Amino acid sequence: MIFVAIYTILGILALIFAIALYNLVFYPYLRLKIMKQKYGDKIQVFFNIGDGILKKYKNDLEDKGDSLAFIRGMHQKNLKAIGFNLGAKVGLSFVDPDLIKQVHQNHDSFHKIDAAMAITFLFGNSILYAKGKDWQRQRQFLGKSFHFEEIKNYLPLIKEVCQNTFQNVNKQLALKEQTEIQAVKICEQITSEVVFRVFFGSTSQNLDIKKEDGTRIPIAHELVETIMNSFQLLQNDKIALIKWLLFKRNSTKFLRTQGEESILNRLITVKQTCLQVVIKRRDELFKDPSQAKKNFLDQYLIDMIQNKNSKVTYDEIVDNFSGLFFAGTDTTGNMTGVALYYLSLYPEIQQQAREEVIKVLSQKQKEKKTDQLFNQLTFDDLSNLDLINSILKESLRLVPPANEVFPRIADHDMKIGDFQIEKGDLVNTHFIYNQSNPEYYPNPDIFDPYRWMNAKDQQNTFHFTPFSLGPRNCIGQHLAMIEGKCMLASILLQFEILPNHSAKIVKEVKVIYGLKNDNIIFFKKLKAN
Ligand code: HEM
Repeated sequence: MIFVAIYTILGILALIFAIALYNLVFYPYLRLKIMKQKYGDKIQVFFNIGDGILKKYKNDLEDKGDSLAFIRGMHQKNLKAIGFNLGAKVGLSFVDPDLIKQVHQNHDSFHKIDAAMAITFLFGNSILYAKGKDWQRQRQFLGKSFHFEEIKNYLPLIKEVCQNTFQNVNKQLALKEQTEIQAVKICEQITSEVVFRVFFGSTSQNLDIKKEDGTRIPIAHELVETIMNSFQLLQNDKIALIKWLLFKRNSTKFLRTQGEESILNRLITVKQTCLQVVIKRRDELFKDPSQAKKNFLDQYLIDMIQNKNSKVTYDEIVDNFSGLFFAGTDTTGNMTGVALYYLSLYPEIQQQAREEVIKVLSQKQKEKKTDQLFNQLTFDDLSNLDLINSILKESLRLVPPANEVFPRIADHDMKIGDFQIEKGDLVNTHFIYNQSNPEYYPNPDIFDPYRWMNAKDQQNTFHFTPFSLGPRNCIGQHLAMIEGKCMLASILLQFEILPNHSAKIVKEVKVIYGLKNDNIIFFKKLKAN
């Protein structure tokens, strides 16, 4: 009897082992091998048990200081796609511009993968994860607030946030000649406050939450921390990782580990705190809708109150706040932080950019002092900052914060070009491949903003896609560029940007792609003119 039990248990274990072996090793290995045989030099494949292509990222980060070094060095005449695995899933990441276009035109044939707990918990009802008619409705609604004409109204707010943030740097510079700056962090302080105020109409300092240890922190900080901690949990808590691999967004619904429990509680607190603000404002606007202002929250609530067919829900409002905060803060902060890093390395370009800002702004009032010019910056001035615009574009080309789109899962079998995709396969598109292709960008590793000014109409829009493309391209791209230009203009008018030669430059894919070490520059007060 006892032998029967032992053999049964061994049999079950062997079966589980065989299924795991098939799914994690044989299936992805064979699919990728067949792909290589079928598509030849049109594809490069990367197989690794478990981590899959992420292992390549890790190796390149350790060996070359850049998670994506292998993609920068991969260019071959016929290459159209990268085949890879991620655990048991097999995927195709397209690099050919025409195939990239096809994927984005067929956006409704895919759904986005469930990422770490915080992502799906916080953004599940937002535009980022919406599909089909729900996405169309949300895009149309948010599209009104992101329209160029609407965004113009946020310029005074962006300028004010820039000035307040750099006031602290000026205080430090009153005591010493130069000060070390965390380039990305200082820009993120600005971009996070801007998204917060654009959405809620009030400063993030007014909205804080109580942590487990009794301290209070601004909700914006807690949002960023929980997202980071949620990714770290998957690296450090093996049980949470296995549950997530098997059950994705349902994995936290049962047998929670301590780490999962703690992050989940924090996420619930963040959402509840936002919801309380939304409900309070709804009550105010319900009494007097004429009080509505031009921020996103009021636009949502007015639709709920005045449009009897409104489909807006409270979950949608709260999740879109977190979604826009996530999509708009680190990305724009990194773009501008990277631009500051390159400006520190190229003092001549820095000086030309400064002269451009001074020229454009002093056309109106010649006698103003340089450090006061920023107050006069208008929306029309921004479109005359040609070199500043090119500096931001060149930074996005070299270090695109979104180096690829969020991976999608195919909803049905389909063909993209010659490539057969099966239902359930992963699909995404890699931007950095084309943006570092010497065929389109001679000397691709060199920071050369003038390439954008000299070759106005030569750029194929599918070779430069930091904001993605097609119907699901970045809805916040104009806001991002306005913020970037304002930050650079403000900095160039006040400070000299110097390189920190002792800082190690490492480019890492974390939640986004960017500079790992941030203490990369110094600011020195510009001599008053
Ligand atoms: C330099 C800054 C930025 C970059 C590089 C960037 C890049 C991108 C990319 C590549 C996508 C497509 C993602 C995908 O399909 O998987 C995207 C989508 C999106 N971005 Fe941005 N973004 C930036 C700034 C912003 C800002 C400031 C906001 C808003 C405050 C924003 C809001 C969004 C939203 C809501 C989507 C989803 C659109 C949809 O699915 O219809 N982004 N962004």
